[in-house]
Amino acid sequence: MAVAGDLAVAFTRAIAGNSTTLDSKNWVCGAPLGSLCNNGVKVKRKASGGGVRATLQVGFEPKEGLRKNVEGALGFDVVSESELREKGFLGMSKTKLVCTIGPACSSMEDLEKLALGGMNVARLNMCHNTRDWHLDVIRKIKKLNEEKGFCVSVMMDTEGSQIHVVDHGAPSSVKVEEGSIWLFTANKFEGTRPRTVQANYSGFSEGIKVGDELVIDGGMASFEVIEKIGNDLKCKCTDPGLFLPRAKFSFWRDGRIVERNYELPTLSTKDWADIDFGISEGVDFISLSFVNDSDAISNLKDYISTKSPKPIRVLAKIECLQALHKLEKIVEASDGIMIARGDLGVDIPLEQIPTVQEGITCFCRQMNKPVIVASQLLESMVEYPTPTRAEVADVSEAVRQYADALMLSGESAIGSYGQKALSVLRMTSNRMESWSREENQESLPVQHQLGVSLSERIAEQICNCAAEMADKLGVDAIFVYTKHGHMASLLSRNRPNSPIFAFTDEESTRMALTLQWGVIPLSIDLTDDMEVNIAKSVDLLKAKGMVRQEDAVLVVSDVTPTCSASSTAFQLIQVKTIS
Ligand SMILES: Nc1ncnc2c1ncn2[C@@H]1O[C@H](COP(=O)(O)OP(=O)(O)O)[C@@H](O)[C@H]1O
Ligand SMILES: C=C(OP(=O)(O)O)C(=O)O
Ligand SMILES: [K+]
Ligand SMILES: [Mg+2]
Repeated sequence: MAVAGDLAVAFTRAIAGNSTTLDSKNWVCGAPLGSLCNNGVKVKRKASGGGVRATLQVGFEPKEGLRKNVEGALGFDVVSESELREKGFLGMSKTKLVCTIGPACSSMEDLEKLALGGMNVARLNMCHNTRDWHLDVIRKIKKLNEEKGFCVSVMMDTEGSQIHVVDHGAPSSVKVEEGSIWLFTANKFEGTRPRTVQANYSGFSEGIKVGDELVIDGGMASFEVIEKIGNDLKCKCTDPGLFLPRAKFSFWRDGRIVERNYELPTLSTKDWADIDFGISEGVDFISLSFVNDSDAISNLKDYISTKSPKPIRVLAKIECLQALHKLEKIVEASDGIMIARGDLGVDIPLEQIPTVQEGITCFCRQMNKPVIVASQLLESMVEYPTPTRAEVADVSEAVRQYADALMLSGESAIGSYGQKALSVLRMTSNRMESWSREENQESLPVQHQLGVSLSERIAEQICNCAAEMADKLGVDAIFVYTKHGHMASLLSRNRPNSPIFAFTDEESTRMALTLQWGVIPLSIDLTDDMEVNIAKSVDLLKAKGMVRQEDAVLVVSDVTPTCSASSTAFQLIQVKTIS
């Protein structure tokens, strides 16, 4: 999303810092953000010594009386608010958490517990359950947001046309013995037949030859194709294991996957009906399963822009080989990415998942698109009340890679320990966030240039410099005033140390920002006068006891040009002391 002619303006503002070296009411013109940073300007605050970072622990005294007066004027979600009170600015969580909602967590009480536990996005997987069931969950989440002050967005995940599914007919897993002979068929039959599995698509064996390898669920069991009978495949088990219901499969030849182009649309008739349902219920995100090129994304975005009264962000799930081939175009076309490691691990060798994950995560950040790392993060917690050490390491690694969000699937949808799994995600990510912060103290990444037009490039540079400046000054928070969330995401992309408070008067922007690393979306009425906006938000936060006089915040805006749009050659930094 471009900043559409808005002249981006950056201000830095130290709120009544006694020993600040920055002058009050000092406007610096001529794009000096970088030079100011390079001169090592530091805001020295509080007498604890040990440098800026050491002085940033802020404790809050809740001011209940004042809070009540301003409630409603500032949409600050209850979870971020209490986190700020408890842990201070630097202790606020950065990595966002997505929970798949299923039968184990769909009651009002359980949803509320997940929201309190830090769920930022509730995911509804349309592969399962009825539309009415999903409707009930969406309404419960909206009710919780409205009545209890949460800010949980809703993501609808399409079923998609997945052909890699076979069924052995039994409700639970079936053992596959070494050397046993199995028949894979697309013919439909009732009940179960010994050692016979049904493929859900008649063309499943097209292009497959005798000698090819058939791998179940990325390695649950393997077979060699020994005979082709019409469309059916007779296979001999070469690697014994388990067959789960609705197992996925892939074919391999000479150590590589056999790539086939199935003539199946990314969006089926059922998916379109689900999308209409999602639009009418006002979901915030739609994630598309089995995307194989960017057209499906563009088509859906066009459809949404004509059919939906509000913007809905479209995410592409990367879960097949074709998506990896067209990654650049897909990322460019979409509003965000989910690395759906479950199905991806059926299409590529498992040992490639970690590097592919890191590559996609890094690329998404370059392209300024939020990225979710999904599937099996804490899989053992579907059954057990504690994660494996390896799972904790996997979560930590995704956080270290600076993914925007982590996702729970079965852990929350059907697991017995969903809330606990969420708290493991929260604690593990918080730990890695503070560790990375210390590790990266002086090194900010060089950002890949995104924008083409001058105004886009200015917005980008302002955000890069503002983030650098915020880190070097050791400010408590970054405030950004944003219509569509663009400047907020450009700031987030730099992964600054301080939380990014994104003030917006667009509800859809607020709900979309729930997925962006380090961004705390707040709703507030914005005016054309930035001074008014800043004063109002600071007053509201002060009244809530959320900012104090000594706190320093850096302010960035894409709302209103403070100087004329023609004078794009300079920006403003406002360094100001508020009494
Ligand atoms: N809305 C739902 N209703 C019933 N079960 C669900 C629902 N959503 C998810 N599940 C269950 O949780 C499991 C994990 O969810 P998810 O990872 O989204 O799906 P899948 O396993 O199909 O990829 C599913 O296999 C399914 O058993
Ligand atoms: C998240 C995934 O997709 P789904 O759960 O819809 O299969 C996945 O495959 O990892
Ligand atoms: K799905
Ligand atoms: Mg999948």
